[in-house]
Amino acid sequence: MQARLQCLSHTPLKGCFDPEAAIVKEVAGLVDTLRAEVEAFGPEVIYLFWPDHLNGFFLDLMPQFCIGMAAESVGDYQSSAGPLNVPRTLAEACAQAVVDAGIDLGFSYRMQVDHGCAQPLEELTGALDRYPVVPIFINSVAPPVVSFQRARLLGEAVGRFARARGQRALFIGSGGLSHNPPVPQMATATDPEVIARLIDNRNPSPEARAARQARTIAAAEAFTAGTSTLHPLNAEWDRKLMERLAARDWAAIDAYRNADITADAGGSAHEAKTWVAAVAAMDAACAGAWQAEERYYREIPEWIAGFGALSGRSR
Ligand SMILES: O=C(O)/C=C/c1cccc(O)c1O
Ligand SMILES: [Fe+2]
Repeated sequence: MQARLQCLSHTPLKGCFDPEAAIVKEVAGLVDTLRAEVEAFGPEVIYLFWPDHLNGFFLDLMPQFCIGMAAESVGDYQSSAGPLNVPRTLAEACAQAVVDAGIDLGFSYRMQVDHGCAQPLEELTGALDRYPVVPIFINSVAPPVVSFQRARLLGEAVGRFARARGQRALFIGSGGLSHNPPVPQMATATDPEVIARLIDNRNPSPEARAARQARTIAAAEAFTAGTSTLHPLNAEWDRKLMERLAARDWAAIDAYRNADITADAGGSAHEAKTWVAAVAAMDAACAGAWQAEERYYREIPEWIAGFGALSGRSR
């Protein structure tokens, strides 16, 4: 099976509040290289594990996992709006295989995706619709959330399906490592307007979207200045997780507890479940015959991100 893996941190703050020019250039160079590698590989299909940020999935009905049979990008921050190229029959067959494997998966024929899905697609392929993509959402911001172990099992089911299909496949995991951007939580929200937005804030006005983005930029400015109460980044946690993923140390990965993830690496570090699922999918698709490579890591407070990249190629 020919397969590639690309796990990559995302951040909507790119271009909105940037670190020094040398770091912007370094990350842009990395992304250019990764995009060239995807182009050279020419995937027949992409399986993209992504976390939403209360832009497409809300608390009126929050699945833990959801596969898109059709999807469009909402165009938050600097990501483009528009349809993804979802191969419906393939996505339906994938959903069937995953459910048959014992993973109770939601599905949507009108999935809305935000920067968590759109940014890696645009950065790694040049457009939202360059390649057929099966978008697979993992709830990472609205507790209760699943465990690393469940994310692994989801990924394995997708990887086994991809192997049976035999198409050249790229598995993408899109998410932060340690980070804690200002995402409101039902458990602590008291303002009725915030609670209402948590429950359903589909298709907000341009003004409402701009106000949210301004709040995130202000939070990044304070975080960088050291005047914020947001959870700090945790390079040690990030590097250890990358090392364990590269080694496919599933016993160690399965042992992570959700409360520790939040305490050690911040509320949005649960996005790393997209990496766990993508690595597990790659492992199953290649029946273990692949090589992992850690490509990048840096703490970037301006982007509120422990920013990393982990690649893999089949042997
Ligand atoms: O959805 C938002 O408003 C902010 C999301 C965000 C901010 C910083 C880092 C990330 O990985 C994010 O997804
Ligand atoms: Fe995110």
